[in-house]
Amino acid sequence: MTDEKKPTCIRDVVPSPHPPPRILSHGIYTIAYESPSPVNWTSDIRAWIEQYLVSFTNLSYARRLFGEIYILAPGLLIGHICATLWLSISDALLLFCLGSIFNFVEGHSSGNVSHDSLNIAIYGGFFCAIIEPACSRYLAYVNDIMNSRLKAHFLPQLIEASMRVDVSSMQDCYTIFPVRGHFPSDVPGSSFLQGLFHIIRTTISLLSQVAVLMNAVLHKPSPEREVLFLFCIAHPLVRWLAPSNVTGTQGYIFYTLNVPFKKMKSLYDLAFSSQYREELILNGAANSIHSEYQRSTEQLGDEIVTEPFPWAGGLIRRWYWDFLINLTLDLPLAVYALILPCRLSPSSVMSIALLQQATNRLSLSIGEYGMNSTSIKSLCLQAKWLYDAISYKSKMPNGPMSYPDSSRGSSSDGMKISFRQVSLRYERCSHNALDDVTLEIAPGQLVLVVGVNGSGKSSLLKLIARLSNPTEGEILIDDNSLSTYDSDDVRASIAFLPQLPLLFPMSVKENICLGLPSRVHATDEQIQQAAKMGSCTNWVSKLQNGYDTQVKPTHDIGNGWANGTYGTISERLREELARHKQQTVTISGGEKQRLAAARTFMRINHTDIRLVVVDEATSSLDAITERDILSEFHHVRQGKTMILVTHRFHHLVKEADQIM
Ligand SMILES: Nc1ncnc2c1ncn2[C@@H]1O[C@H](COP(=O)(O)OP(=O)(O)OP(=O)(O)O)[C@@H](O)[C@H]1O
Repeated sequence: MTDEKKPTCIRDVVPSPHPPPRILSHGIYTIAYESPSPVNWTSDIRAWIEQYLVSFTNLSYARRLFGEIYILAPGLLIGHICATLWLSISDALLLFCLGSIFNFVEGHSSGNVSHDSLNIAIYGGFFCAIIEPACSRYLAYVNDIMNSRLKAHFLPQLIEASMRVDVSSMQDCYTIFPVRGHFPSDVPGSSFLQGLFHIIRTTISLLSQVAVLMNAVLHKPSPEREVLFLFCIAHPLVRWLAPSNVTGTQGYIFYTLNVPFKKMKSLYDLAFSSQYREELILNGAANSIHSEYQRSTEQLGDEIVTEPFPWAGGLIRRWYWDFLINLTLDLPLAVYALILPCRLSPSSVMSIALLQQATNRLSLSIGEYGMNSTSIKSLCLQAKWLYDAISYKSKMPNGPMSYPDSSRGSSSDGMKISFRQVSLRYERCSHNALDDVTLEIAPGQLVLVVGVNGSGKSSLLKLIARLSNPTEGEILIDDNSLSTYDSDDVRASIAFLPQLPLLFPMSVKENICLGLPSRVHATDEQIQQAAKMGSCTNWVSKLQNGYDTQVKPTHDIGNGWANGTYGTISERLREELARHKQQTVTISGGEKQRLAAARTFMRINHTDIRLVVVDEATSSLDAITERDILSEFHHVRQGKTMILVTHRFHHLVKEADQIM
C-alpha cells in the first residue's frame, strides 16, 4: 500500500487529431464551433454514401422498435396513425375550401356562379374545424396510455442493463444511457414515436398544402401563373435555406471563464438551496452572501450574461435572412402590384388573398418542421441507442465459475483471499492507489487493516468485491483467480459495511432489507432482530412511523402552472400541498451507521456470507455502541473471514489473527 496521501488525480492531456474549432465571443461566453469543411466532391459523396449506409443499417433498429411498440398497443397505434393522417391533411383541406370560396367570389363577379361548390366548401370547412380539436384530444389521450405502456415495457429492461454497469463505467452513465431522462417525464421510445409522427405529419401537411396551392395556381392565366408560382416557392425556399444561427447549421458549444459570474452563480445556489442553509448559518456566513453577490455584480458590470442560444443576441443569423423571409412572406401584394401594375383585376386580388393565406399557413408548417429537427436518421439513432443500452455488456464480464464451490477448494470456514503483487491505478490518475501488494488471508481469520488516510485501505477491500480490476497482479479467492468466478456469486458471499454508508430513498424497513435475495421475505421479527444487532431499536422507536418511516422522501408532488406562470398558487393550495409533503426525518451520522450495520446483519443472518468487511464503519458511533456492534460481529464470526478497517484498533489487537 502507498503510505502517504498523494496529490489528487490529474487528467492526461491527449493531443486532438482534429483542427481547432472556430471561436466567437458573446458577452462573457466563448462559443466554439466547427467550420464546415470545404467542398470536396469525391470525399463528400463517399461520406454521404457511408452515412446513408449507416442510416440504412440503423433502419433495422427503427423497424424493430416500431414493431415492438405496435405489439404493445396495436389498436392505439392504428388510432394514432389515423388521427395523425387527418391532422396532416386538414390544413390542405381548409386551404382547398378557402380556394373554392374565393373561386365562388371570382365567379360571382364574372357572373359564373356555382352554389354547389360553395356549399361543399362551407360544410367542409366546418367539418375540418370540428374534427381537428377532437383528433388533437384523442392524440393526447393515446400518448398518455402509450407512454405508460412504453415505460412498463422498457424501463425494467433499462434498469436491468444499468445494474450491469460497473462503478467506473457508471461515471459515463449519460453516454451509456443517452435515452434515459428524468423520471417519470421521459419515456424510452416515446420521443422516437413522437418524432416519427412529427415527420409523417409535417411532410404530408407540407406536400398536401403545396399540391392544393399548385392546383390553384395552375388554373391562372400566364404571366399571372408564373408570378404566383414564384411566390409559392419563394418563401418556403428562403426559410429552408436560412441558417438557424450565425454558426450556420453547425452544432456549437459555449463556456465561460468569467470569475465574477461563476462566483455569482455559486452564491445564487447557496442562497436558494436548502442543503447549504444549516452550514451557512452555523458558519455565520448567511449575512455575507448578499454583499458578496453585490460585489461580484459590480465586478461583472454591464457584461452580457445571456446564454448564447440562436434566439439570443450574438448568435442570431445574419440580418438579411430575416429580411428575405419577411419579404417573401409579407410583401407579395406589393411586389405583385409592382410587376403587374396594369393587370390587376378582381380575379388577381382573389389570387393574392389566397396566396397570402396559403403562404402564411405554409410558413407555420415550415416553422413547425424546423422547430423539431427530427430526421429519419436521428430516429434510427434513437432506436439504436435504446437497444444498445438494453444490451449493454459489462466491461468486467462475469467468469464461468460459481461461488462457493467446495469441489474447487472453498472451505466451510470462510473465504480465502490472496493478493499477488497487486497494483491499482484509478482511471485518469497520475499515481497508484495500491502498489505491489502481496498478502494472504486464511479462511476464518480476523484481519485488522490500519493505515494513514489515503493509503489505499478502502481500495484494497473494493478490489476483493471486484468493484474494479487490479491494474497489475492477481487476486485469488479460494485459490482461484477472482476473475474466473461469477462476480455476482462472490458479492453475494460478502457482507460489506462501507465507510460512508448511504441511506436509500425508501422506508427504514426497506433500508434494512435491501440486499436480501428476492426469494427471502423477511418477517417483522427478523427485521427487528437485525435492527437490534445494529443498535437501531432505540432511535427507530422514536420515529413517528417507526420502521415504515420514509428515509429521504421522494417528493413526488409539485405545483402546476397558472396563466403560464409557475408557482402562482393561492394560500389555500399552498397548505394543501404542504399537507401531502412527506415528512423529512433528520438522521445523524451515527444513526446512519447503525442503520447500515443493521442492513449488514440482515444479510449475515439470512444469506450465506463467507466474508464480512467493515470499513471504518463505526467512526461516528459512541464508544458503547461501537463496542456493542463489534461484539455482535464477533458473535456471527463462525464460518466467516472478517476484515476490519479501523483507526481505533488497540482493543481488537488481542483477537486479531493478522494486522496489516
Ligand atoms: N474512485 C476513485 N477514483 C480516483 N481515485 C481514487 C478513487 N478512490 C480512491 N482514490 C484515491 O486512491 C487513494 C487511496 O484511497 P482509499 O480511499 O483507498 O484510501 P483509504 O486508506 O481508505 O483512506 P481513508 O483512511 O481516508 O479512508 C487516494 O489517493 C484516493 O484519492
